[in-house]
Amino acid sequence: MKNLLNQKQMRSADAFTIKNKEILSVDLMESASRAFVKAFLQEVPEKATSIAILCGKGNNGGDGLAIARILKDSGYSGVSVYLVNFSAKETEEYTINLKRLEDLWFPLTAVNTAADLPDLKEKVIIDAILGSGLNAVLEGPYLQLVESVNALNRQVIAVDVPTGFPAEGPLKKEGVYLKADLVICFQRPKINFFFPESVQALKRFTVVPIGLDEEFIQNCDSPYRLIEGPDLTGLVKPRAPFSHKGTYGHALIVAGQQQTMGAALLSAHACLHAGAGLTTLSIPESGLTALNTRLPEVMYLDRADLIPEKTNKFSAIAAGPGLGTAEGSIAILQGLLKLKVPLILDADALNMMGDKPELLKQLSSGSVLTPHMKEFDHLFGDHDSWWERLETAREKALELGCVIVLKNQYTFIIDLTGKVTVNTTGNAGMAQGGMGDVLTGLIASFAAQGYTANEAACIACYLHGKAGDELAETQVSISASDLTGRVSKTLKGLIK
Ligand SMILES: NC(=O)C1=CN([C@@H]2O[C@H](COP(=O)(O)OP(=O)(O)OC[C@H]3O[C@@H](n4cnc5c(N)ncnc54)[C@H](OP(=O)(O)O)[C@@H]3O)[C@@H](O)[C@H]2O)[C@@H](O)CC1
Ligand SMILES: [K+]
Repeated sequence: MKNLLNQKQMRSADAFTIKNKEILSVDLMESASRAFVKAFLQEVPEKATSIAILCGKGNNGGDGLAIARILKDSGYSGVSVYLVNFSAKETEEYTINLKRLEDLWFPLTAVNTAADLPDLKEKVIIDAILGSGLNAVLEGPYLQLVESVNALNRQVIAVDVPTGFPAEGPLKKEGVYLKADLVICFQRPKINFFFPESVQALKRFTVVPIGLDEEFIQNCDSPYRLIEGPDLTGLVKPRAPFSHKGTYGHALIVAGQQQTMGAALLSAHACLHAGAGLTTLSIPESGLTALNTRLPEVMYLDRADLIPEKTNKFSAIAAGPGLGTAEGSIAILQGLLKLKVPLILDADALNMMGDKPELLKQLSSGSVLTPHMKEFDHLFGDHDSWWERLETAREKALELGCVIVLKNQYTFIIDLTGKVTVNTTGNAGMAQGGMGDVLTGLIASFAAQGYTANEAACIACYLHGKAGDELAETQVSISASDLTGRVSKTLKGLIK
């Protein structure tokens, strides 16, 4: 998994690379700027496009100056450079790159106050004003400049990070950032890119390698990492010769009410397709006809049989989808907690715990909670920012000894030690009811097959999104049933 670093660690990686690879800082800047231009070429292939590069006086601005030169060398004919001279000091790498441009007689426009910015006519704006060196919210001329650039509504491509956007830490509601269509980011994405508040600053990002020492980065002590397909290859086991249904575990899913039987069926269907040897569903008796008709492979357990003697054969137990929150459902949840086995809890099971927080204390270690934002705040209190929400999730995972799957466009899987794995698979086509029920079924399936709670959650989240991404190649929207129909094929692609 790729470690995600904070900016202090990123600066150490920069210093380590310069020292150990015997590369000059200005050459690292050149490498970063070349990597930027390579990605920029994909976005803006038309060489006659007019481009304005706004450069601050730090290394982000230094990148901007190097980018101007490299773009010109690459055949771009309409590049203009604006020197944003709001700070007194400039970095050495900036000075060197400025000199290189001056030597080429490159036309440069000085912007000494925000009012100096000419009426920009260029089609594309490259934002190299401030990067990861940001140390406070924008104010004064920087704020004025950013607001006037935002008002232009041009295509903006930011170098490393949009001006004013902090790479990590709580994002303040009142924060003003330069709004970028795309951020071409160096070596690793910033942690704040994964929070929903980032839409105020960027529509999307792409990461380019710039030659920083990967071994150093991977050895940094960071609580955040990214999960990628190759991480699962080797972890997901192939079906073994001479294996039988007993080899792949027995999952129990406790879900559904008369009006919400679909949630239970979707969950069990997903559990089946992700390879559990046996799947049993505990639903109200009124759902039996639906179960037998829709899912003949899935077995049934009466709600009255949710007792130790009848449940000790299950290798994983999930509860919540469509379960309701009425008295009867609370009794079911309390009964499950008394079994003293790890549980996978979603939806109404989480809502009931939010209503009765004392139940959280009864959770067995190794349980998995899969809240979306509202469910999370109902459980653990309101949060002003996603950064703070994730910090709470890390504390609670540690305190409760459970895995928390905090669901959003990018899902955060927090393990028992408080480490965060970010999943990036998935797409807007999957924004349909039933998706959460499917995810619960997938986690239950992998837990039943013997993966640890954290492994089960990571495999399930990645697979869920990846199957959706594959379907999105030919579909606009993806139903929960479509997704379930795909997971086994996607899973095959993850096995060595
Ligand atoms: N290893 C890597 O990742 C590599 C990174 N590289 C590049 O370096 C960039 C980081 O460069 P950087 O450290 O020089 O900082 P940068 O963002 O240019 O700004 C610093 C200036 O801004 C000022 N300033 C700060 N906040 C402010 C505010 N709120 N309002 C007003 N002013 C503010 C601050 O002034 P000060 O407060 O210190 O007086 C200082 O003058 C990074 O994003 C990437 O593009 C690559 O070249 C190669 C490898
Ligand atoms: K920038």
